[in-house]
Amino acid sequence: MLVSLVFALSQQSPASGSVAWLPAYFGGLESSITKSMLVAVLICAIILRIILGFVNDIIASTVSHQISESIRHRLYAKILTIPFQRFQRYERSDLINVIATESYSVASAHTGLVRLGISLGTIIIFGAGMLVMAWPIAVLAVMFGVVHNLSLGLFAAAYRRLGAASLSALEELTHLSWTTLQTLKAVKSFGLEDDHKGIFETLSKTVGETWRRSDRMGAATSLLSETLTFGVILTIILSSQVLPVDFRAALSATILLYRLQPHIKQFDSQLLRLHEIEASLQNVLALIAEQDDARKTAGGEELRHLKQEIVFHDVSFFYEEARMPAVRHASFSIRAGETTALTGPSGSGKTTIINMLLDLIQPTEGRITIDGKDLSTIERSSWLRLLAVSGQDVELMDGSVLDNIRFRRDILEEDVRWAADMACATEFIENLPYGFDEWLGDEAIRLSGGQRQRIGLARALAGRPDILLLDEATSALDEETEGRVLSLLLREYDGRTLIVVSHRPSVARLMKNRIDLRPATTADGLLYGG
Ligand SMILES: Nc1ncnc2c1ncn2[C@@H]1O[C@H](COP(=O)(O)OP(=O)(O)OP(=O)(O)O)[C@@H](O)[C@H]1O
Repeated sequence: MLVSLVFALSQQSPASGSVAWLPAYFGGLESSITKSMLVAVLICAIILRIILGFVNDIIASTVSHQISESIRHRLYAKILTIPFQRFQRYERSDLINVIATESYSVASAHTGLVRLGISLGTIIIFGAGMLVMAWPIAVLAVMFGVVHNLSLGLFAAAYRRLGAASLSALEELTHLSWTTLQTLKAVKSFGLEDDHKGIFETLSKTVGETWRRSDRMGAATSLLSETLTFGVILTIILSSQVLPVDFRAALSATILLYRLQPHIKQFDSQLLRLHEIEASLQNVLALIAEQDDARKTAGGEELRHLKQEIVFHDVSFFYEEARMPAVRHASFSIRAGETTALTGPSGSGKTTIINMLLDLIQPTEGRITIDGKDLSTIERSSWLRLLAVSGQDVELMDGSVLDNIRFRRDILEEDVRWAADMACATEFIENLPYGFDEWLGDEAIRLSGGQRQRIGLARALAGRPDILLLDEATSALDEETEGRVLSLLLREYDGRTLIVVSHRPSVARLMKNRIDLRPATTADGLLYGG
C-alpha cells in the first residue's frame, strides 16, 4: 500500500484528484478514491499495524512465558512424582538440562507454530491478491513455491540431525561439568585437572561447531529462499512480453511478490527451527509422559499409630533389569515399641528393605503388612508421618544448619535444638562461627563426615517420629560419640520403635531383636531370623 501511495502521489494524471492507476493494483476494480482519502487510510493502517504489532508482541510473550512456566512446573512435579526407581535411572545432569534449558523448547515450538500460521496466512492473502491481479504470475509463483518446498524438504532432515547432535553435545558438556563438580576432590587427588580441561574443551568445541553449523544452514536456507524469489521475479520480467498480463498489473504483482519474500523466509526459518528443536521437545515430552508413582496417587486408609508389628511376608525385590533379586523371600516381623537390629553382609538388601519400609519401592513379590493391613492399602502420607530415616550419606541442602535440620518442615526451633542435643551435635554446631545460623551450602565442606551424619540424625529426630530408621547413620562417628548417641536414643525410644541397620556387632547387640539377612545371591531363600 505504501508503494501504491508513492506511485499515486507522483502520478500526474489528468484527473488529478483521483488515483487512476490504482485499480490495477487491486485487480482492475473501478475506484474513485481521492489522494487525501488514500493518505488517511494508509496512515490509519500504519497506526493500526503498529498497535496490533505491539499487542501481538505482548500477548505472544505472555503466552510463551506462561507455557514455559507451566512446563517447568510440570517437569519439576513429575520428578517428584515418578517412581523412585525410574528417577534413579535418569542422569541428574540430564534432568537439570530438561528443566532449565529444554523446557523452553515447548514455548519455542508454540511461538514457531503461531508464526508459521501468521506467515502462511500472509502468503495465502498475498497469493490471492496476485491471483486476482495477474493469474499467470500467481501460477508461476506457485510453481516456484513447489520447487522451494521440495528443496526445503532436503534441509529438514539435516536440521533434525543437527538439533539432535547439538542437544547431545550440550548434554555431554553438562554431564561432564556436573560430574567434575561432584568428584572434584578425586579429580584433584589423582591430578587429573588437565585431562578434564582437555575433555571439556573438546566437548565445548563440538557444541560450538553444532551451533556454527546451525547458523550456516540458516544462512543457506535464507539464500535459497532469496534466490528462488529472485528467480521467479526474473522469469516474470523475461516472460512479461509473452504472458497475457497487463504491464502495470505485472509490476504490481511483482512488487507484491517481492514484499512477500520476508514472509517466505520467516516461514522457512520457523519450519526448520521446529525440526531443529524436535529432539529437545521429545526429551521434555518423554519426561512428562512418565507414569506417576501409583502409590503416591493411590490414597488409602489413614494410619495414626503403629500398634503391633510390621511384617514382611515372603518379600522379594528385583531392581529393574537386575538378574538377581536384591531381597529374596524375606519373612520377618518388626515389633512395635521395640528396638530391632537389621544386620547382614554388604549387598544383602538392608537398604532395599529400608526403602520398602519408606514405601519408595514396593515388593516385587510378597507383601508388607502394618498391624495386619497391607502397606499398599494405607495412605502413604499418614504412614510416612510416623517414620523418619537417617542414613550413612546425608543429603544436605544449600542453607544454614537450622534450615538443614528443619528441612522445609514446620518444626519449632526448640525441637531443632532438642534434636541436635539428642544427636550430640549441639557442641560442634555452637562452635561454628554463627552456630545454628552457620551457612553450610549443599556440600557443607566445613563439616566432617561424622558431623554431617549428626546433622542428618538431628533432621530425622526433629519431627519426633514414632518409628526411627537408622541406616548406618552413625557409621562415621568415633566409638565414644556413637555410644553416647545410641544410649540417648535408646532412652528416648524406650517404648517406641527403633530399627537400626549396622555392620557393627556392638551396635546390633544393643537392640532387643535382631534380623539377620543373608545375601540373596547365596541364600536359596527363607530364613531371616527375628
Ligand atoms: N538402584 C539399584 N539398582 C539396581 N541394583 C541395586 C540398586 N540398589 C541396590 N542394588 C543392588 O541390590 C543389592 C542389595 O543392595 P542394598 O543396598 O540393599 O544392600 P545393603 O545390604 O544395604 O548393602 P550395604 O551393607 O553395602 O549398604 C546389591 O546387590 C546392589 O547392587
